[in-house]
Amino acid sequence: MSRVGGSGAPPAPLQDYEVAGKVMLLGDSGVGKTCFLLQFRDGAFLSGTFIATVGIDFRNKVVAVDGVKVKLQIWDTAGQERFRSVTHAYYRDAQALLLLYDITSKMSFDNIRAWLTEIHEYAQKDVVIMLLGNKADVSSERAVRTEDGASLAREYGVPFMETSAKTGMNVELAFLAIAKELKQRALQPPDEPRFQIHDYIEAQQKKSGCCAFA
Ligand SMILES: Nc1nc2c(ncn2[C@@H]2O[C@H](COP(=O)(O)OP(=O)(O)OP(=O)(O)O)[C@@H](O)[C@H]2O)c(=O)[nH]1
Repeated sequence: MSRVGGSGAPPAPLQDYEVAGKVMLLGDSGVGKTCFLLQFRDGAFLSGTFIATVGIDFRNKVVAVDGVKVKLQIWDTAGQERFRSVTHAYYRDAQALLLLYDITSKMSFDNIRAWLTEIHEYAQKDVVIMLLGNKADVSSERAVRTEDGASLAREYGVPFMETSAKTGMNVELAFLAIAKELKQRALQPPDEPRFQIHDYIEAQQKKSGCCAFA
């Protein structure tokens, strides 16, 4: 995460943001990472043929958080095992990790513990992690109970939400919560109360009439 400019620094006309941070999307192949990113960036869902990501790719999006522009550089990683060594190299620079499983795939949920072990091995100690149960729109094929997602998240002390890259459910909220956390880390004076990502997600979900599991 970086703060752009600073007191006395000349304005940077090409950088239309004040805070920047790297966010990585992680999780098994097919859980919906690419769709999640495209839903956030373009508000679109590409249904149909599944084309697995090869290696790693990134997109930028600037979001306004309480009047501050935060640039999220979002890295979409390949979930397939054979690309893992490529993605490990990118963990160290990431300030935030969105870890996805597919609520219709028990295996993708069971693999979350292995993902968290990998994260603890390769990522920065203070990285922000969020657990997301994606494809919540396919409730007829649900294989992972919401309570089980929430309970795993509690065990690891990370915030949790169910999402849908198809309908857009909680997609923006996930990135906005990350942007708020990055903004507070970069700009907030130490004597002010800290932004609490768990509380924020819980409050937003209550507001929208949805489930709060943070
Ligand atoms: N119903 C539904 N389908 C989804 C959702 N998100 C993704 N999909 C579908 O799931 C399949 C895989 O989505 P991707 O976004 O390519 O998965 P990925 O995690 O990026 O996969 P890798 O690139 O191999 O790591 C595609 O057929 C998508 O259309 C969702 O929220 N709901």
